[in-house]
Amino acid sequence: MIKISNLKKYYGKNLIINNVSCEINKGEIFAIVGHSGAGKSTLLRCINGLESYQNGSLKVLGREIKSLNENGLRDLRRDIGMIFQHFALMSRKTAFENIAMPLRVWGYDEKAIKARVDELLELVGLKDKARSYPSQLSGGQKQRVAIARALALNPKILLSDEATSALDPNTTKQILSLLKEINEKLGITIVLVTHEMEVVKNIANRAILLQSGVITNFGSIVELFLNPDENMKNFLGEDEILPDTGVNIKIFFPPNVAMNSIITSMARRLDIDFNIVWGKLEKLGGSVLGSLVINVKPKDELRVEEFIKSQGALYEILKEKK
Ligand SMILES: Nc1ncnc2c1ncn2[C@@H]1O[C@H](COP(=O)(O)OP(=O)(O)OP(=O)(O)O)[C@@H](O)[C@H]1O
Repeated sequence: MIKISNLKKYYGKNLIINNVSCEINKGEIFAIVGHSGAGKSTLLRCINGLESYQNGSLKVLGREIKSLNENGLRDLRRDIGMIFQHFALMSRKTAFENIAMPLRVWGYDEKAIKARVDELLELVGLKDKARSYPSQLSGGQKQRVAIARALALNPKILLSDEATSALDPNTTKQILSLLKEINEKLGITIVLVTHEMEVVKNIANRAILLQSGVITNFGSIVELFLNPDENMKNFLGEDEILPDTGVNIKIFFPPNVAMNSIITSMARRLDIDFNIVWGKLEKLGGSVLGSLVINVKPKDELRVEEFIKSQGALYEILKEKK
């Protein structure tokens, strides 16, 4: 659906996107994460042709963005809807008229416009707000109008640039479940830029971590979060406080492995004492996964490792950061 190979983008002399390659598949929710200034929005704007690039290739629906002329870009953008952090609605137009805008630009007749906008208002749960102006809507409702507008022309791809960053946690959840519903119901591929980890964990299937324009991490959400490498840990700001005696073992529990039964049967079967340092449950891409750090005596380390392996769980020996 989107194929990016060795992409380089400069602003003046500054290299903003540095040799980025990745492929985004049809129907997936793909996240681009990273700190402010990492180049996330720039990459997103390259995908819909709002920005050009100097080297490499960026193909969307089989079309090389750089080689498209005005008409080519116009056609491409029909297939790509976009939503933004601050909604970008027209303040003098009602919700209905905001959603109708792309349809008017493409010359649909009044009857078709009315039918499509009504359908979209229903989809985003705003049937009763058709005549409201943006100033009369809450942040979540404004984003719903923006989502409906982005979907007006039945795009194949929806780009989301920090669409929930201006919303409170509850509203964020509602907008995320709407995006998930749209992805599942309509089969639209969603590419979202965010710095909010909850967003990624909740709805994305795969993600890249961008740091200074370079992809440092790439993979499924479970791979990235369950067993994070140093880059990912730094990004997540996870500083683990660990006991400085004994051996600290972090155990990862994939969805099909029950955390409680492993821990209790380990204590029983190996007849050892150990301490639980910390543990957490995470909802990743719809599954609940757990990680637990235990502290064992050095003499028990090998037996514990053998036991964890035999149970089909993954583990890592943690070292205290100096
Ligand atoms: N039009 C522009 N001209 C020159 N430099 C730019 C332009 N737009 C962005 N940049 C620079 O490119 C870098 C990446 O910006 P970008 O907005 O893509 O980052 P980001 O990861 O999306 O961060 P944020 O979440 O803060 O928007 C930044 O250093 C920024 O200053």
